[in-house]
Amino acid sequence: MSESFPSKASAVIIGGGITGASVAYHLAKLGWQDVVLLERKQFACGTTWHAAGLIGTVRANESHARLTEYSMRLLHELEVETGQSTGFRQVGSLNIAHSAARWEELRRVAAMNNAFGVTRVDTVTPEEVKALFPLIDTSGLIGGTFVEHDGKGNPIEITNAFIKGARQKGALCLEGVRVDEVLIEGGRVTGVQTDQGTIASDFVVNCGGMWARELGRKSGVNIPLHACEHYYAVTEKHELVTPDLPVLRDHDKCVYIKEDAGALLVGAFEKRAVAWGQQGIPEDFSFDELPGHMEEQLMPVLEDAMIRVPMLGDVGWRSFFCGPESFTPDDQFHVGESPEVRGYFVAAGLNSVGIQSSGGIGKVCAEWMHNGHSPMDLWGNDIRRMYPFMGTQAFAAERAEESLGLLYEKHYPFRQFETGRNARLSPVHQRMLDHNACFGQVAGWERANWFAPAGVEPKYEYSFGRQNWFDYSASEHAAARETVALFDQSSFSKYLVQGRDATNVLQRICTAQIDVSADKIVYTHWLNERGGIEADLTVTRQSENEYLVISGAATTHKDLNWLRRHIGKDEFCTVTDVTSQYAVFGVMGPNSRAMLEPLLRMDLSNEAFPFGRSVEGELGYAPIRVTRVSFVGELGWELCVPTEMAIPSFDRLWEAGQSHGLKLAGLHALDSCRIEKKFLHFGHDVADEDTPLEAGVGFVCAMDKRIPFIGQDAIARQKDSRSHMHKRLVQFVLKDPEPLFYHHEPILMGDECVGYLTSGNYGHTLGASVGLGYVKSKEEVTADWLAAQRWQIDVGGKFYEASASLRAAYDPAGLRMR
Ligand SMILES: NCCCC(=O)O
Repeated sequence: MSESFPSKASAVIIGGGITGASVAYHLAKLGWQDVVLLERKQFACGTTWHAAGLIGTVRANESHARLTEYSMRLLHELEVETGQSTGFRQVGSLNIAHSAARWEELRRVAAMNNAFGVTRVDTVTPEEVKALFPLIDTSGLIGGTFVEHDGKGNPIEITNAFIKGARQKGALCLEGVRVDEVLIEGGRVTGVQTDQGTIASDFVVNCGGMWARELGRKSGVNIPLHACEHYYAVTEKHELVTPDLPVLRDHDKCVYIKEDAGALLVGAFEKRAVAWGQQGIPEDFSFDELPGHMEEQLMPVLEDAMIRVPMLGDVGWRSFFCGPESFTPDDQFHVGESPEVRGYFVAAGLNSVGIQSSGGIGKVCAEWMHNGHSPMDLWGNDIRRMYPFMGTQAFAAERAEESLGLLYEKHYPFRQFETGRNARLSPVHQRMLDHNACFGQVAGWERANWFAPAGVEPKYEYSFGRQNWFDYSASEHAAARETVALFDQSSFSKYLVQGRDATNVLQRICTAQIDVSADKIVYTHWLNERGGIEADLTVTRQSENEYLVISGAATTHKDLNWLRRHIGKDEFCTVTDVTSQYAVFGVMGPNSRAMLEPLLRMDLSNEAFPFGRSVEGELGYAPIRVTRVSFVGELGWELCVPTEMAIPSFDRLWEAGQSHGLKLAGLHALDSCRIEKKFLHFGHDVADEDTPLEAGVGFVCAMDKRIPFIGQDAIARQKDSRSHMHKRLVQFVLKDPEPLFYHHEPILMGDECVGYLTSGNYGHTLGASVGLGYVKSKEEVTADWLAAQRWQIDVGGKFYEASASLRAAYDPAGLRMR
């Protein structure tokens, strides 16, 4: 492509930081002609230029581990390919622990990453820490972890290498071009308007870094992120500082230390950061520093660092730096096509790990554009996981201040955000408060996770062991199993699908047969063409041309997007998000029938009201929908109640339940019950790289429908080849009642690691930790084969015996629900 200003492009990438440069490079590498990268000032001038350049491969999930490992490998390849140095040095990285909780976390993270099989994490003694990082004072240290192949690179040089590589492959990378507007017609990108002219294009990638949210907003695209002040200081050069010093992270003291041109660079992730750019990011910001709040934010971290690395107290300081970096509401970067505008992709919000993520995010964004889908399970980063309220200035800024600190905080199980709370409240929130609920947050919804007894403060006390609410939640679980429990499930996403062609549309999208009589709920999956699971939900036929679809709280925009994009141009079918129109109460347990029958004035016997039946009913004055279904594996009904009638309906239920042993139960109890039943959790146990056959729910696939479902060919092929028999979702139950599963614990068959848990919780009825995880094997994974092996689960480096089963350990035949 010539260097004159282009009139059209296959894709326009907005933002010439390291992320944009990587996207351009990867698109060009995929053979895209006429890729255009536009940078408003100079490449790398926003955030990239002042990044510390740490390259660490230890990650919280396998996809991220694979991507970071790719990024690192690419740094070597880029140098060879472009002749441009990346400054990459493989010096290793060291994390240290001086508290029992951090030590437990480091060991769990090491075990998890070793199970991913991407990087090797070794635990080391304080003496080994000293040998690796001689400048450290090891007093009070319990131990650490060391990753030999981690390192550091030069952010500007890496950006230049991407640009050079992209140009060599034909991309046009321009500096000094400002994008004023993304052009949209009929819900699709058609190009960009710049200060130098218009470029027509079907694809735009917003890699605008800290500008991305404001740029997105101009096109109605929601990209929640906000800039925060990030600090580091650099010492004078010192003879004891050698270039091969590993990167040191002391998370409890909020600090990282790396060698930087013969000096030490000391960076801070203080617990509560300061948001910056609240009035908007200045347009002319370029290679600028911020005045910051050095005394309050940086100095306390430096003082602690001087205790751990005493030479920092003696050496001179060359600079104290503050610069802006963008943080997202959940500390996860954003990637993927926006749900609002077709062809509008996002790759932004790198949460201070942009250099180590750059290769990976560029690759997945480019492949997503090229193939029309993500190349791996990236639901945790998919821009569709965001909600409009998260993009408000107030929320984005408040949450970013917490996100920065959370990077180095202990990642305790069940940890809840402290900021951005009370964004979305259940219609019966006040009743939950009155009953002493302790809330957690999903998709902004405040949800009762557990209930404290009267006189006990409903507040988490975090640890990696049994937390303060363990026994309370156990008794809620027991109520669901033995008497009756009420769960507020109002946060679940609900969509009304209506119209003459609604049945045909849903038949095509749903694996299950949904052309059923208008009194039935159907459990189904939505699959992609590859047979991977895009959604796990229920569909209730309400009338000939009307269906109520219910899925989890976190997936509203993903599901809506999937539904709407699969309605043909000529099909008459509308989709409405009715989440806020209904409260949902799950009344679950053996006493539910006796409790509800008089209240609903309905015959709820098995004959009159079998499992899967769903009809209209009445609860007091409220017209409601009554559905026999259960996510806890017990006799039970879900009641869908108009929002404005939720409180009186709840009060009637509560009163009626008193003589039946009714207890309010929270989401932690729900999860404990569902995992005992081996029910799936979308995003953890199943996602777009897993098929229903592998997950053990092949029954959701109706292969003989008049209208085949999306992914049916892939499922038919998998059935024929029996390849799913080599990857199966297995339930593990520990024999020792003490250790606790959370997620990602390695699965050992004999001495060999064959997978890891996708979800885990304590099964209070089974009396032990229960986990689900995929076992991949050369042999067919059958019940007999499982029974013939020795299974252990690695919990923080200790191995515990477990039973393994394809069927649920609790009520395998499902008799209690039916
Ligand atoms: N930008 C600093 C990276 C922090 C870390 O990797 O720990």
